[in-house]
Amino acid sequence: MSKIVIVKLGGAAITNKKSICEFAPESELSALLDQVAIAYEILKGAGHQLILVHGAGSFGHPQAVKYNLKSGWSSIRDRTYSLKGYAHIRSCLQILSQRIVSELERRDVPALTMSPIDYTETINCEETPTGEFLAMAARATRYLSLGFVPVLHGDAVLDQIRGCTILSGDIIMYQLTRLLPEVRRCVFITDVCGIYKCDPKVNAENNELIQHIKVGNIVEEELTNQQNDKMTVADVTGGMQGKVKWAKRMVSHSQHSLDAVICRWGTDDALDIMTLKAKLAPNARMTIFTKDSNLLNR
Ligand SMILES: Nc1ncnc2c1ncn2[C@@H]1O[C@H](COP(=O)(O)OP(=O)(O)OP(=O)(O)O)[C@@H](O)[C@H]1O
Ligand SMILES: C=C(C)CCOP(=O)(O)O
Repeated sequence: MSKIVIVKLGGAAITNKKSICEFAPESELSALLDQVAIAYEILKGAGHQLILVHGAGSFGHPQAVKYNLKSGWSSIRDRTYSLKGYAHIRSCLQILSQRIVSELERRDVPALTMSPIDYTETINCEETPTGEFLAMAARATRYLSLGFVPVLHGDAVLDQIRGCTILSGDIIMYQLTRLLPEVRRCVFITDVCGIYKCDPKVNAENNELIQHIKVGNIVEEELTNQQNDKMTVADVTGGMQGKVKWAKRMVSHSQHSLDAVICRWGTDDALDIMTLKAKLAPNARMTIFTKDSNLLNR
């Protein structure tokens, strides 16, 4: 049976989140996209399909903070600043998205951009009912049926309550899992191997990678306290804490056997996980979310 894998290319992997509108170093971006191209070929060869979502990184988060775009403009009398900011962030996001799809196209991946702003108008950001994402899911399905790889991204979208808001790629992944039953794995590629007891960039010692999160345990709350004090870069969508929340939701709400994995760009483990490899290396380094105690096939 054909399965769909959704891979999110995190903003921390494709951009320099400490800067503004700066891509990750050429060699790193290249290594990541080479791997995505290989994953696409392997999945296609096995009769499976790939959807890509990318984060905004330094092409979205600092701009959203500067122009206060997550809470929108509904309560603001003079919208001039918000409109300027909204137009600016959309233009930055298009630069990022264009670079990603053109790099993929150069690697023979038939990638087609789908900007969420064109398919949905949210209703109070993350509270938006799943039905509002039907047009987006239908278009992604159509592209898949023709053999394309849809490339969505975290976006600045219009919102019926706030005027506009910021919709994370993590939420887009979640909504696609609700609407496309063939999705069996969601992979978050970022710049760390997974979830640690605390941010590995802040505390490298006495830190531990959490290899398995059985959905329903309390790791999310433990992480919340640790991260909020120490956010080192602009992130309006909750950073790693947000990712944990949406990964847990997609796994626990799924009617099928869906798992979610957070792993680091460029590693062999990332390629194995993106390609649904049946047996992972015993020393694989990643965080896996599953509904039961079974830690994939290790
Ligand atoms: N407990 C933690 N474990 C692992 N990483 C953490 C933790 N707390 C904070 N982080 C930070 O989270 C970052 C990854 O989250 P981030 O939201 O930036 O991911 P992303 O998906 O790549 O980015 P974006 O949201 O822009 O798409 C890492 O760079 C790491 O420094
Ligand atoms: C900041 C913007 C515009 C989108 C955020 O998406 P994310 O980086 O996937 O969380």
